[in-house]
Amino acid sequence: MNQINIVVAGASGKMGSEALRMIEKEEYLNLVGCVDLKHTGKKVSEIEGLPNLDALFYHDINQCLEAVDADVLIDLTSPKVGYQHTKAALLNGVRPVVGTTGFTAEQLEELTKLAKEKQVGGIIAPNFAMGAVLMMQFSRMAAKFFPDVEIIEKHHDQKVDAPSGTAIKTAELIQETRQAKQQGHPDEEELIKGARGADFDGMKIHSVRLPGLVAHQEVTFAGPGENLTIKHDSFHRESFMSGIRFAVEQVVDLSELIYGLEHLMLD
Ligand SMILES: NC(=O)C1=CN([C@@H]2O[C@H](COP(=O)(O)OP(=O)(O)OC[C@H]3O[C@@H](n4cnc5c(N)ncnc54)[C@H](OP(=O)(O)O)[C@@H]3O)[C@@H](O)[C@H]2O)C=CC1
Ligand SMILES: O=C(O)C1=N[C@H](C(=O)O)C[C@H](O)C1
Repeated sequence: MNQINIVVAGASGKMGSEALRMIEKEEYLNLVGCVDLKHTGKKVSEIEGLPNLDALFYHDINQCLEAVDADVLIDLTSPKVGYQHTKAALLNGVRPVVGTTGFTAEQLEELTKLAKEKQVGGIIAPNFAMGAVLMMQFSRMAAKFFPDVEIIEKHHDQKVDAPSGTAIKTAELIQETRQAKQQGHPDEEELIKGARGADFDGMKIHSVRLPGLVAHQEVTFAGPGENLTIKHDSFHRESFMSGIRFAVEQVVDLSELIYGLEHLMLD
């Protein structure tokens, strides 16, 4: 495998620091820079809890991409920042691998168009855990037979976006096979606003936020006299790393932007 030069944005965050540990283990992955607002000018190895790597922290994505020779940007930041970073990467001919969630449909469309114009490959995946990708695909299959479905996602209480990117992607995949249906009683009335959850094409999404959780989702289908529940749990952020590594390996050969790891795992 050829060397791949990587920049990580959000490198001292919960996911970013896990990504650095993954990069450290692979000889063919070479960390050339990090972006965050707190550690400008410091080496990764100088920051407590981060691996023993020499790459420097930069304050701004454009400064960083000018200073280093990067092939791939891994972005694990926040919705607004991640969108700007992905755009900057594409404009600089650097391939984005984006785990950051909370992008709008318009932003995804714009980034896809930009990648096409620039002929730069990229991957935006709301969930890099292999099991979660399969859970979404199994839900897509089940929805063909069970149009009654509710999605319950549960995350740690530091998460800023709701519903989760995974829940939105699951609903989009279900929509591809489910016969459109407004679920529940037609006269249903919420006595407390939000009691029935968020509505996506007539199905409901419920978001739970509690300390101690990592990332968990149940997709529960029902028909007369039966119930099918498809469930995935990430107990540790290491669960996302094999998917990120796989995406980094694949993205160097792409010339378009892909939304969802299933396109590389299963197509
Ligand atoms: N696709 C997937 O498989 C997964 C995706 N995620 C997503 O990844 C993202 C990050 O999650 P998580 O690690 O838990 O969040 P954290 O809050 O732990 O980390 C986010 C990091 O981004 C940094 N950051 C904020 N603003 C900037 C900026 N302007 N430039 C550079 N860095 C910045 C933060 O720094 P500071 O602390 O200084 O603000 C922080 O270090 C979220 O969108 C989450 O939904 C999470 C898990 C799996
Ligand atoms: O913020 C998180 O933690 C996670 N975010 C992603 C999402 O919004 O779906 C992926 C995973 O669920 C963890």
